Amino acid sequence: MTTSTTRPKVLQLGEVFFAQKKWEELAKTAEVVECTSSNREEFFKDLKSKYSDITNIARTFQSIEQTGRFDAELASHLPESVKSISHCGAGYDQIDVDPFTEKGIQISNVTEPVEGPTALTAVFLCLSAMRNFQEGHDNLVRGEWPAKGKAGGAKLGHEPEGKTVGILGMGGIGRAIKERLLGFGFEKYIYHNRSKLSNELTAGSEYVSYDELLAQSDVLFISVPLNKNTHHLINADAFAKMKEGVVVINTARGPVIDEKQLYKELKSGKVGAFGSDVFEFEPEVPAELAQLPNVISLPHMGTHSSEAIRNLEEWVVENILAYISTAYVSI
Ligand SMILES: O=CC(=O)O
Repeated sequence: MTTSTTRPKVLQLGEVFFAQKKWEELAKTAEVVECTSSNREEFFKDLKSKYSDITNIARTFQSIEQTGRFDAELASHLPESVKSISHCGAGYDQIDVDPFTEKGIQISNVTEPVEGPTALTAVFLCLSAMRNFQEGHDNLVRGEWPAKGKAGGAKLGHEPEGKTVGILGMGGIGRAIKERLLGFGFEKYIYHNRSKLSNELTAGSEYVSYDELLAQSDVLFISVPLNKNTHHLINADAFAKMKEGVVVINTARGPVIDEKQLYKELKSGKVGAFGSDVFEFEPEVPAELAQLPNVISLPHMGTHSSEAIRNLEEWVVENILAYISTAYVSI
């Protein structure tokens, strides 16, 4: 990395809700410029004029509405001065990393602050899906209790007793899910990952092959990043290998599951219940899927809490400060 003596200029892409203090701290060492471009075309134009000397970019998940995806086309419009991009989220699915790293631009994401809140969401979805709480709630709201009988007519649920939890993707979020489930009384925890992790990281859970994970899980948590290898990873072939009545929970990304196929599996009962925070074409969610009684769905709320957003936003600034402190000799 080459060092520089010029004052860094950080482009703030997307709204900051809670981390104003942290941004003020950054403003002591860098010039901060708020991005006002309202669409991709304007953004590309502004990169040649207003933002032609920016050195770092901080972007939020929502800012995709202003700029579109961070892809090769966008990379080709960035001024040579850009050295790092800090993304306010865990998933890299809005960013094609290679075109940026090929230009020597460092990309960073948010890891730890996302893990607990996302895992909490997964646990909520799991408990609700196993016990049909959503169906009971909906029937109550529709005034069908007691007319439809006990529990408003909701189907009998299942307890963790004797059940195997399977975690596909044992990164920070996968591990946080396992840790938060430990007190609920499941029988066994298994996981599949690109490689087996140390026991220190995964204590209490057993590494199994992908096929074994599908075959043995009573509740399957999807916790892999979306990329070309994981797009539609959970397809007809994968469902065929699962247990009858498996509960599937997705807090990763919608397109990891073939949603059309999932609908068929839910209708047939092969998938007993589905809990999801993410959808293949979100924010479009097929009504026929969301309205199934054995589906509990959320509109991508994994980190939708003030504490989580504050921690994510602060982490983004930390990433910029870390870059600046190593790349600049005097600021
Ligand atoms: O979905 C949320 C994230 O990627 O952080």
